[in-house]
Amino acid sequence: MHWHILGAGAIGCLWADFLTQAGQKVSLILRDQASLAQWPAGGRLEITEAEQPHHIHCQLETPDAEVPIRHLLVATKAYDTLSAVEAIQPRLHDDTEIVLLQNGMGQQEQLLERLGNVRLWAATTTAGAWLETRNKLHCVSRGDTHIGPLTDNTSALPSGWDRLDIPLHPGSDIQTHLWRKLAINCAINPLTALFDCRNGALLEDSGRIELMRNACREVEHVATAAGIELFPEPLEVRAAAVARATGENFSSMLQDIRHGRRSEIEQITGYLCQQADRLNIEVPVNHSLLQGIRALSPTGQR
Ligand SMILES: NC(=O)C1=CN([C@@H]2O[C@H](COP(=O)(O)OP(=O)(O)OC[C@H]3O[C@@H](n4cnc5c(N)ncnc54)[C@H](OP(=O)(O)O)[C@@H]3O)[C@@H](O)[C@H]2O)C=CC1
Ligand SMILES: CC(C)(CO)C(=O)C(=O)O
Repeated sequence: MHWHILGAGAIGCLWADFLTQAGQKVSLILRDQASLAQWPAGGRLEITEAEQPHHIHCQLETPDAEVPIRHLLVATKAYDTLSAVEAIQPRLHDDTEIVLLQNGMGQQEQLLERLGNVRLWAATTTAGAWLETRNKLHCVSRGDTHIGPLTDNTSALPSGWDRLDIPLHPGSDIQTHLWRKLAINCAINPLTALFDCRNGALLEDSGRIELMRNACREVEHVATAAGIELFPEPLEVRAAAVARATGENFSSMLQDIRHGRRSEIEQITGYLCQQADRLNIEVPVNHSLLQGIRALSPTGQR
């Protein structure tokens, strides 16, 4: 199988490694010639995991290459999904397999609307990875990855994914897993970005705990109305456990805000607020968090 990966960031490179180790051929689709020039010739990707370095080689290409795409993994940030896929759309076929592996929600439905009847999966992961340079990847954790089909007549797993050496959980309830990740991100990410604190510091102050609790209750209310069962325990309990377990981390949203980058707030809290509006549910705390992060975000980037 030949997998094309759109979005050669931390997660795209991590999956390039997983797929290569599973015997798949991998091509990374880079944004443009300028991005291509930043990679060493031969597409060498260096990976360090548990202090053990190894390397792989990927084919490198830009969106305008002419090779047809039969298996596509999209690992851009959620907000880049539509524009990135549009740029390679002429290379897709009716039977192309497409996997979206991202945080946030909304982009999955938007892509379905745009592409119509395709073979589409969504996946969500608790893996952790970061790039030291364009082609130097650190895998912090393989985490757990849930994947499920978004379209009819789509098998449980995309081709070749049964050979991935990672904790991979196929299932027909991917919407629940996307909501669970969304709920945890709603509970932790905007608060850490607004208070400019590590995840664990959310639990060190009664005011922050109260805000997190109120945000969680709103999220639960919306999820329940949308027919989603989040966790067996209340979201505030699960979110506190995640904040504790990742206590030393700076959330992805805080890192984006600190570096002046666009964050995924619109696909996280923004999506939650849209669903609340649709279901006529008031979510004042989450609306405030959304406005707060918008105010901190680079202007014009929504
Ligand atoms: N990193 C992690 O540990 C985890 C990340 N996630 C989620 O995974 C997703 C990806 O995250 P991550 O890998 O960290 O993000 P990165 O920002 O590291 O990677 C995104 C990549 O997409 C590329 N890209 C954007 N638009 C295009 C385009 N039009 N054509 C080609 N490439 C494009 C970017 O290129 P350029 O650099 O040129 O902008 C960048 O290389 C996010 O939704 C994130 O929330 C989930 C769990 C853990
Ligand atoms: C769970 C959490 C909050 C861990 O940092 C995360 O997913 C993120 O930072 O985006």
